[in-house]
Amino acid sequence: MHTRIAEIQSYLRHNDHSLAVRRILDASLDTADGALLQEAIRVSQSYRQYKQGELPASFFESAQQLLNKINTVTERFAYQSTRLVTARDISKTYGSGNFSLQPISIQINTGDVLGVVGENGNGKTTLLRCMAGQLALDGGNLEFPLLEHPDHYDIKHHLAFIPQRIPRWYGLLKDNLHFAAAISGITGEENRIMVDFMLERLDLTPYAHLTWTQISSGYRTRFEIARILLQKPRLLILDEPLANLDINAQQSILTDLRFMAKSVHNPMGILLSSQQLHEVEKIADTVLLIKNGSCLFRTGEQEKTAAAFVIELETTANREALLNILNGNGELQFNGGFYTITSKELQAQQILTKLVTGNIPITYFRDITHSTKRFI
Ligand SMILES: Nc1ncnc2c1ncn2[C@@H]1O[C@H](COP(=O)(O)OP(=O)(O)OP(=O)(O)O)[C@@H](O)[C@H]1O
Repeated sequence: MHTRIAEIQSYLRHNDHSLAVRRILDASLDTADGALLQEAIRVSQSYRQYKQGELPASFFESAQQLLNKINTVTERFAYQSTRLVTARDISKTYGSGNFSLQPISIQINTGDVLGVVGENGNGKTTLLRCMAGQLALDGGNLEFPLLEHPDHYDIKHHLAFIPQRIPRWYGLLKDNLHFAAAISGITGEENRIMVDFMLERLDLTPYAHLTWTQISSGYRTRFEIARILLQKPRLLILDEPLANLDINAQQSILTDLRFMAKSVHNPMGILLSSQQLHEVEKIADTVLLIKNGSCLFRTGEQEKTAAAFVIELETTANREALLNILNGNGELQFNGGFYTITSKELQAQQILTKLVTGNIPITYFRDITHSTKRFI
């Protein structure tokens, strides 16, 4: 059994049904077999139908049958990561002179997810718009090694930018997807199947016959992702895609984006900005922290590895109790919400053990030693 299929079977066994169905859709798309894709769409539709109640045995049978079929063509799952874009020391100062993006270098390959995090007004959108070719650079350059003649048209054709505010569309959601697919050359039966696939994949089927004004901003973001994916971009840039989503949707969209980046059907690079450090760090291959227009920290950077172990802690215990536990082996800071413990001697696991054995109630504990959170 191919590892990807075994993984989906494990999701099904452990009742991670939503994730299993999403991954079944992805796997069937990667087989490039229209019949398998339609079967996957039916499995997803039947899952949605029973979402509120108990899933019947027939759902698991059809899912398993489909997985067996997909498993016979798993050689189609192979793909090679290629270099997509290299930005060398790109910089930008706005005409008003009130903000400068300092020279930043970035490389994105197919399959990569690169997250840009930072507080409001620090230059995330400016960096993304420079990468998207929407702002003229003041310094540095962009290279697109995959494109033979990287002129403006070619770059625009292979690159998609989803802004923070989704532009309004007219008519029904579904019709707009049919149209987007058609202008990308997907016609006839394939157009119908691909739109049904996107509706299921992004959980949009119940909203298919609604208009812009009838759906929430979170579902508008999902629509925009579906519309853009039908165009098969090589590089997908999303500015604050999590801004309009609830906490569950944030995590599932991020997980989906990570899977989609590595899809065989359309492997792509993804660059996204967000203020949700933890969520982005969970799924991104690399995270850049932007502060005052400069890249302050990039995950994985050796030279900026923490000189001490750092953890965040939320507890009802008081400062004295915590200092007692640390016994001089760490510093304690309180920001009004949670404590930060910095220790040269104790690793996160050791601090946790001491807290537990000391009967300290813990409502939140996070090791941020290698996180961008250390710098905020
Ligand atoms: N077109 C523009 N002309 C002049 N200044 C601008 C322009 N666009 C943005 N700025 C300024 O550049 C700075 C960085 O803005 P940017 O939108 O890149 O930050 P951000 O990190 O994306 O913020 P947010 O999280 O609030 O979207 C801000 O001070 C902003 O006011």
